[in-house]
Amino acid sequence: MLIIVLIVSVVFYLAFRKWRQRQELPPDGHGLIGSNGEYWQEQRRFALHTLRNFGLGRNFMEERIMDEFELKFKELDKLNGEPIPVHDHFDILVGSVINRMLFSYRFDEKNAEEFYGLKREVDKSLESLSLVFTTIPYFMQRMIPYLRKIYETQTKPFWGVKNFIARQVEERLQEIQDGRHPLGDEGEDFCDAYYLEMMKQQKENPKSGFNKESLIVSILDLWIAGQETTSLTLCWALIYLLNNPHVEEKVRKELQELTDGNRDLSLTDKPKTPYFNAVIMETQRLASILNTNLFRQATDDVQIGDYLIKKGTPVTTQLSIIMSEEALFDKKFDVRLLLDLNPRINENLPCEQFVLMHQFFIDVLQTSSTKISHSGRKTCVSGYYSLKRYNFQFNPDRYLNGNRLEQHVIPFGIGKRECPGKSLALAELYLVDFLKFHSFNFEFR
Ligand code: HEM
Repeated sequence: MLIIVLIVSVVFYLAFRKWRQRQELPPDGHGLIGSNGEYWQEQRRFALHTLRNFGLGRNFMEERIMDEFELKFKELDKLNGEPIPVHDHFDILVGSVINRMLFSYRFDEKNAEEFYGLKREVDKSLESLSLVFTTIPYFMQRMIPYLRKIYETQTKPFWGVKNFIARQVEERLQEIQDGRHPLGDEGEDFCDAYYLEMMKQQKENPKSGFNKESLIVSILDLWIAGQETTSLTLCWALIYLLNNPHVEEKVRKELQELTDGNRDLSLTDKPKTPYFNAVIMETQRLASILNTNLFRQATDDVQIGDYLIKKGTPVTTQLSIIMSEEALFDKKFDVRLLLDLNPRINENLPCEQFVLMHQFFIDVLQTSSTKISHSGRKTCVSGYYSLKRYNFQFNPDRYLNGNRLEQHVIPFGIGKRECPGKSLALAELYLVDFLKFHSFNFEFR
């Protein structure tokens, strides 16, 4: 089965209606990430509405983010400059923010170990992701014994997290039923809101996809998708700023002038912090956390140049290539470098462009993607190494010339399946990055 890696962003912009179908993922096409069709539409619409309602729409997300930072980073003061694994702090901070929105509770000293245990499970699961998992239809993976074995190994850690979520949902439903958890009109969190919608739909539309399994998988999707991505981007921001002291200096100056050093930043300050916004954008561009986007499927035959992409073909965009186009950004990713680095590359693939992309794709999957995307501290080391190796320039000023370059920075994807957690993630990046520099001086050890 041919994997097409789309490289021309224009094509993607023009045709994204045809790519909104996701390559189906376990568990059984439920939830938000691996579902399709009307089911996906109703689940996504509900999730977006509820994220707004319990999140940024009501401003208390801002308070919660600040609050979590205070709680998670305050003990650092006591360390007197001792080195710390900063990634762990970002992990639990981001984990608590999302968990409060989903289940109204945070991770603290009492349950931190449980959180890190789950986090390790997720890391294991994501690190073992491979092309087999993302491109071969899910039903085939379960039917063919060889593939089933790979499938089972890859998904095993993932079921542990699903069980954790399912336990919490069961407990909550029990509490609602025996009156220990009163719901009111809207409930307190995503789980409550989903339960209320489920009850409503079961009366009005018994065939709707709002049921307990969908509740569990939707929460699972938000829990998993909302954590490592954000926490890792925070880590990257730190790495880039530590490597670019002149940028750090400019950020501090901009923020100091705005707040006079005696108040916190608020999301409403965004229009007044153009340089800081540009730093976050440049961080996301270069960190390129999901450097190959989640797989979709062509919903129709599509002609791109000389190539006919048949309906049903798994398709992905190489987001990192789009975000480093030579015509727009100063440093082109040099594929020949990879040719030198990776002797296993097959040079006899069907067309020149595809060969180049395929080479890049293989390299990314084999050397950096899994490590860069998913696994804690080793991530930063490998990411830092790639950064040096490819010599990309961290240059936030590039966005300040009125050239609308930001339109080409698409770390959250675009189109119908664009990341629904974008606003929450951007709020976390803005506020936590500010607090980091407002409260501490960091250095590499
Ligand atoms: C820096 C942080 C983040 C990045 C870079 C990121 C990136 C992405 C990307 C590239 C996609 C695929 C979009 C596409 O197919 O075009 C995606 C999907 C998704 N993201 Fe995020 N994300 C982040 C944070 C979050 C957060 C905080 C949440 C939850 C609150 C979240 C929930 C999801 C979900 C549920 C999907 C699947 C949407 C669907 O298929 O309809 N993400 N994300």
